[in-house]
Amino acid sequence: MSQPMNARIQALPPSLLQPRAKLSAQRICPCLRLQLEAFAHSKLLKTSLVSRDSFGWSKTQSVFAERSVKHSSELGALVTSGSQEVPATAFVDNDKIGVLLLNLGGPETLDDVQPFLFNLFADPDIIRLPRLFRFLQKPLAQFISVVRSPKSKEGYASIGGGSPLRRITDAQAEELRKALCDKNVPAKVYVGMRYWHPFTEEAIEQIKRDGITKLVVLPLYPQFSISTSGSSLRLLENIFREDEYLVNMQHTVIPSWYQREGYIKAMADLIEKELEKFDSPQEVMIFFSAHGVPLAYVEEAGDPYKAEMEECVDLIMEELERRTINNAYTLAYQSRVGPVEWLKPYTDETIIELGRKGVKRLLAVPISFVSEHIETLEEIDVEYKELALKSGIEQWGRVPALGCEPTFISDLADAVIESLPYVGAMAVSNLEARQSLVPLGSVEELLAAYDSQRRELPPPVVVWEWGWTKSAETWNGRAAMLAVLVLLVLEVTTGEGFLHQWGILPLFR
Ligand SMILES: C=CC1=C(C)c2cc3[nH]c(cc4nc(cc5[nH]c(cc1n2)c(C)c5CCC(=O)O)C(CCC(=O)O)=C4C)c(C)c3C=C
Ligand SMILES: [Fe+2]
Repeated sequence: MSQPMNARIQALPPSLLQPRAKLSAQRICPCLRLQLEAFAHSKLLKTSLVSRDSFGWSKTQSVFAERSVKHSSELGALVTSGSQEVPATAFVDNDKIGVLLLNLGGPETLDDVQPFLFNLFADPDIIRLPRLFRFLQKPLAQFISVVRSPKSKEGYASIGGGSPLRRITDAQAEELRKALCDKNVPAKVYVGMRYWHPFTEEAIEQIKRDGITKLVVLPLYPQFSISTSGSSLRLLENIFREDEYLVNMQHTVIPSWYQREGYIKAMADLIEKELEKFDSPQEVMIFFSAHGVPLAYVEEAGDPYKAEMEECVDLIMEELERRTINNAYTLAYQSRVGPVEWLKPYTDETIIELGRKGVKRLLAVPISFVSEHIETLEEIDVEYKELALKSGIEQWGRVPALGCEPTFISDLADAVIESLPYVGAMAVSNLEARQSLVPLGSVEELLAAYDSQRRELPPPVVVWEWGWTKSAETWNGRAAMLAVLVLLVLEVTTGEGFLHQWGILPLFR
């Protein structure tokens, strides 16, 4: 797959290689009424477009490249977004632009915790059951959510009784709307959560009511994972497929954006600022802590998450080195759930190991999510800090999540603007501007690219283990096992219950 960059560029249609005239954003009128040439022809690009084939993200790009690619024959005009030149070909009359921010969602009150967990575990991208057992998805989700909710409630109670995610995501949406407006791209920005309000379905209803004609879908996860952006996009795909309005609405997706210069710089800014608070900043170990995923996602399903995470850390460190900050650093994975193997090294084990090796100053950098949430406010700030201090770390710091940090929001706005010419077209990326490469494609194409075979994965959460095992949920698990047995006995003796509802038990009569 891997070829020299020049060979790859030469394989592109000549129109994409021509020098382009620059048109400043000011010359694009606010309502985007640019009469530019419409998409002219389709071509099949059979080439690998990126140089880093070893990364899963690159794999996604390569798949895009092999698909039907529409592009303008004459890209005569460009808009400026940040330092990038963006072809403005797709800006046409009377378009109403929408940006849909996809996020996880979180319980707003303690009463929301169990139903929120139910929605999470009912997601087939979180617990992927073998085909034969799919009918058990919801009963299983109900069961796990009930068993887990006391522990989760404790966590949410300790951060004020609910997740701050909705408030922060709404604020990010508003700041993004303003940033787009300042860059002469008026757009409506919507928030669609996967597991809690405002649900993606609610956002889509509003998008329809508002008569949006062009939609940019932007998951708020810098790195792509099957379990996060992938799950949200799969849901979106299902919604689109069943809706006449949406089937005809042009859209594009920005599946991941960890490699964008603005994001990397914003992260480096936060780290630099936090380092200055230490006694001897140059002696601080920079400790990137990413949310984990079960190992099988990466090794069996081809999730690009780990590769993207490692590349993201490298890019941030390169940026810091350019600022003559040459601290030691490491990456570990946190928040594993259940006893299956997750991405390693684990954050808790790494902290203990670093303490043992004599590291005295640690700066934790949450890297997989751009808002404060339970895993920064409780797990990092309380649990890991305590563990670090117990393990011999003397000075502890934590970089805040990006939230509404202006450089970051401005960069997200640039990503949206750069994607606009590709709305409605299967798109290759902005090849000439490697640094701002945004992989783009339709929802269906994207999902086909990363997960076409939809392999079965072992569930990240083992529901129960027979016998008396040691795990955080042991006692809850024992109670639940007992409950299941009681339910089975009741079902058999009374002839009523979910197994009868599903038509399973009468078979054994
Ligand atoms: C990039 C970020 C995330 C990945 C990857 C991810 C995978 C993943 N998560 C679970 C299980 C749970 N996640 C929970 C909360 C939660 N998860 C993320 C992000 C990622 N998850 C966030 C930001 C949050 C917090 C939201 C908030 O309310 O603040 C929870 C609930 C909390 C708890 O009980 O610990 C669970 C459970 C799995 C199984 C998984 C990969 C398969
Ligand atoms: Fe999670």
